[in-house]
Amino acid sequence: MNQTTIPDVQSSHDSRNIPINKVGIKSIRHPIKVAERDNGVQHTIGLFNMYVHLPAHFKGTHMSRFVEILNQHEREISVASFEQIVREMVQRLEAVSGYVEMSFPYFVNKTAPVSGVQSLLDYEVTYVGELRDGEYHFTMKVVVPVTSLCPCSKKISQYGAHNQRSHVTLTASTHEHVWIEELIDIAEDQASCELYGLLKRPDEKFVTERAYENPKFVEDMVRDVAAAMDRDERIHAYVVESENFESIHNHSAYALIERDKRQG
Ligand SMILES: Nc1nc2c(ncn2[C@@H]2O[C@H](COP(=O)(O)OP(=O)(O)OP(=O)(O)O)[C@@H](O)[C@H]2O)c(=O)[nH]1
Repeated sequence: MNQTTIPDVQSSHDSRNIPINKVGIKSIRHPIKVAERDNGVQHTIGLFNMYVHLPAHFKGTHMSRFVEILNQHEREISVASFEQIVREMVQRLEAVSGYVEMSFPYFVNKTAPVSGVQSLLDYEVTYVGELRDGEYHFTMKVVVPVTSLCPCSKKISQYGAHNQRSHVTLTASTHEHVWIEELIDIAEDQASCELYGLLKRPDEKFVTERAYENPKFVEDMVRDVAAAMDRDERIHAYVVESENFESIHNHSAYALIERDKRQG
């Protein structure tokens, strides 16, 4: 059977009269390059979800075209080419709207606070690009692991204070470029203490004391991060979450603040 005689079932008519909000491919890995704030470029692996809207009369979408689009970009994926991918996908799939999600581990070289030793720390980053009614919307999400130390525990205890690792998740809708590192800085600046891949003993003393001097409830964390997001005019909407993996419980403390500045 040659290409012209193979039936194209996907393009046939569907009589159920039900449009599909999102259809496409999920969890496909592809090598990518991400631009770093200091002019470097990082090679990493993106996990993609790519969807388009499918009108009621079509039976199926053209799944192979999603993969073709990824492969045509030769790994050059940046915030700018990400938008291009979303636009290209909508056009090639002849759709009215489209959604691309790309998650990847991103590494930042950190310097320990006293010894100055350097080490990489990984962050989970997600880009979401959506094209709706011809308008492009971009959202970036970064999960920033930090230390949180409980102010109540510090106040009431004769010794020590319970502290734990927390995940601060920042989701920012932006209309101007914001570096991944800038969102990471916002979360780390507000935490009891930031994390490092490698610490020597003088650093360990420093981070222990820094967290003790800077206690935060889960509520303090999301409020302080939200206030910093409010001050950044490039961000027009955001969600801030914090999950503290409590060391005195087998459950987490959690808080979320959501704000769309365009709605006051
Ligand atoms: N729509 C749809 N396609 C599927 C499904 N399962 C597998 N396929 C895909 O069907 C694809 C082939 O169909 P198309 O992408 O339409 O391929 P084509 O018709 O040769 O390519 P075009 O001419 O670009 O449309 C393969 O990539 C399969 O992955 C499904 O549940 N729905």
